[in-house]
Amino acid sequence: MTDKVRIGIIGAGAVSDYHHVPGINLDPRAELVSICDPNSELLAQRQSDWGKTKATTNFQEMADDPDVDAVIIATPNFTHHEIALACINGGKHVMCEKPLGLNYTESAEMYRAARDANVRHMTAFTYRFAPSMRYVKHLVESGALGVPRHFRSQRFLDWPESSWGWRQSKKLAGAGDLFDMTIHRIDFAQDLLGPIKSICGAVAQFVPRDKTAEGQPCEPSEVDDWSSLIGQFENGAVGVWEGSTLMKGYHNDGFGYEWAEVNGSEGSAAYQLTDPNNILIGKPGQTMEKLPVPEEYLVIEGSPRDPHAGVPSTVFRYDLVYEFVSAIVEERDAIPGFDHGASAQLIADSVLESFDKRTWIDINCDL
Ligand SMILES: NC(=O)C1=CN([C@@H]2O[C@H](COP(=O)(O)OP(=O)(O)OC[C@H]3O[C@@H](n4cnc5c(N)ncnc54)[C@H](OP(=O)(O)O)[C@@H]3O)[C@@H](O)[C@H]2O)C=CC1
Ligand SMILES: O=C1CO[C@H](CO)[C@@H](O)[C@@H]1O
Repeated sequence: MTDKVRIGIIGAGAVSDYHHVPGINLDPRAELVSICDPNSELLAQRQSDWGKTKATTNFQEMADDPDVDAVIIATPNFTHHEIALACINGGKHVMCEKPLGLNYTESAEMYRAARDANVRHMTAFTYRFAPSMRYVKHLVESGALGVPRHFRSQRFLDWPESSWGWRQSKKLAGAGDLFDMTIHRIDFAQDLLGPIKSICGAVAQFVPRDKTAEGQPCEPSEVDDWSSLIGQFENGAVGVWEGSTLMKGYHNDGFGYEWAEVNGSEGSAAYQLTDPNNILIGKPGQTMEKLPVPEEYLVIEGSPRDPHAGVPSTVFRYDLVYEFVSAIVEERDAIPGFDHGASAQLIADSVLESFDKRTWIDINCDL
């Protein structure tokens, strides 16, 4: 490795532009050196937007490239497994978007391959990096909320009813809202309260989504528009999760409405995506009070990001790259790793199994 971590991006679409490239640009230890996408026109556009780099339409070329130290996989879900294994085989450190695979079997294989090859691995569970989420975690761990009893997550967006592209194909996406949105919330719930031991889930499809945004007919959706679960954590707490992108009136500049809370024996704490630099705290017998998140929780340790610059609901996402690069430079595990991605995936898979069988499912994560 040279003095900079040389990063390649595979999948030059929306999330690379929104999260990962700004994250790389902010980190003086990192450099974007190569990009990969099947669409040559997009590659040319990105080279003009992101700066001159190598470019390829074949991920294997990047996996084999000795001038790339680490890759970020930001492609449609069905490609994550194959691309990650190729990059791990090529000795690259890998950050991969969520859901890690199309199912737990794929995700567990990705984790074991990365672990055995001794490369750094990270799942891009973005919302762990929100300042108020990080502060809720501190409050739980410090005992300030007492014994945690209850977790609740609600993620509502008001997005169009038109086609969701690859996201509405079972083969390409695995599932709908469940794998796209709720899986993040399964992850941060486990980060806050520890492993989930049993769940009962349900999903629903509200609309056919058989027209593109431009009004052209297309294949109808095969996936859920709403996903939900209730669960029991190993520590005795219980949880309830619900999400959908078709909740009218929850547009809020595209950020929707996100609320997650932990209720303990001594207090409650709530995170909101639309106000991530503040937190709601409740003490027994009192009304929830809004307080600023303390300065030291606004960015992850060492991050050069100015915590007061930019749109708060957006900019914390840049800290993902900082964590990935820190793990590489410091030769330690990145958090969240592929193990966290696989564990969340097992629970998401179990939601579908639970709904199919109309039963509770016990979780046995055998990584
Ligand atoms: N962590 C987070 O908060 C977020 C995570 N995501 C996740 O990121 C991933 C990508 O989502 P998003 O950016 O919205 O999707 P996009 O469709 O906008 O971008 C994906 C890009 O990957 C390209 N691609 C497809 N197959 C390959 C391949 N084999 N090799 C290289 N590139 C390929 C696509 O090309 P083409 O269109 O030609 O197929 C497209 O340009 C998903 O897994 C999604 O769940 C997304 C948003 C936020
Ligand atoms: O959190 C997220 C924001 O929206 C994206 C598009 O649906 C998701 O894929 C992503 O996980």
